[in-house]
Amino acid sequence: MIRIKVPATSANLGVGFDCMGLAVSLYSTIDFEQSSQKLIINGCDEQFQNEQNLIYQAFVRGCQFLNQPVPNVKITIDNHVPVSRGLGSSAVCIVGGLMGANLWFDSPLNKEEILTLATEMEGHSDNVAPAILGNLNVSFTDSQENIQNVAFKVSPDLFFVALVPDYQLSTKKARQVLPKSMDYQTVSYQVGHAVALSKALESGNLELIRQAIIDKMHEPFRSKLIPDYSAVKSICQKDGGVLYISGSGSTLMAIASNLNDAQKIIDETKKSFPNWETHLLSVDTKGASGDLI
Ligand SMILES: Nc1ncnc2c1ncn2[C@@H]1O[C@H](COP(=O)(O)OP(=O)(O)OP(=O)(O)O)[C@@H](O)[C@H]1O
Ligand SMILES: N[C@@H](CCO)C(=O)O
Repeated sequence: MIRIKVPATSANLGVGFDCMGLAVSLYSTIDFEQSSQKLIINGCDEQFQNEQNLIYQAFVRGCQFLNQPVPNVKITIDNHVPVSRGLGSSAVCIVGGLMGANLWFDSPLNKEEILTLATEMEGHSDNVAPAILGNLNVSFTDSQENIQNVAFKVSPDLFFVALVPDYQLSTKKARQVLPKSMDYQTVSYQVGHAVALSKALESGNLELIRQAIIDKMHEPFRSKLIPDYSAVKSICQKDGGVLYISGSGSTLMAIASNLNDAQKIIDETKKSFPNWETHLLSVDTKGASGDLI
């Protein structure tokens, strides 16, 4: 049996819209094994137990890319990444399916090739790059249509807290509210902030993160889709943390510079929103892995 383990990812980090993403220590595993039937899927909502399942679609894409017949397969998902909450559940599916197909046929593809295929499927690389490679990643498509990726190590002095609402927000819906263009002044603002943010995350300078993470490209529009955004931001700021919308939401990610503040943010959020999931996370430094078991 093949087992693929993929980390959750937090894309954008405020000012890095569609190009910056962080792998975090929350994982789903996906098992692939021979089956007598064309397709069996366990471990996900009934609505996803069919050939449209994103893991299976990525598995098929991987087989096709390798010019191999699609085998009969049983897929068993042990999912810990909440769906449509801004923690890269679709990237988990895509990376999991592609890596499953790769390992099924003895791993002819390296991680860079898997990243190219995964980006084609996801449409942007900010979740799939850290899901595959771990750490903080900044990536773009170059003039040859190749993905250029730069990895940054994030300071171990930072604590990440995922505050996961009890409501979904699909990426599709969250992209629909974005404006179609930006003026030069705003672009310049974003570029400066994004470059400064990557350095601040690397050095662990929370006060620089606090300034650099303030986004003008998507958060002002998407915060209106998350009814509790302002309340959670107040909690986080009171407890010394910094808050951003993880991916396209609805998860709000807090960054704290010590465990005490991180724990206070969790406790206060739980008090106001008892039905929310909260996760104290560290940075995943390895990315997705595959094993034959
Ligand atoms: N365990 C799963 N099984 C099957 N399909 C899944 C699973 N998890 C996610 N998906 C697919 O991914 C879609 C969610 O993707 P979407 O981009 O909206 O959210 P996300 O990836 O969780 O968030 P973000 O991209 O903002 O980090 C679901 O509608 C479904 O098609
Ligand atoms: N960069 C993407 C992440 C979600 O897939 C967005 O914000 O729409």
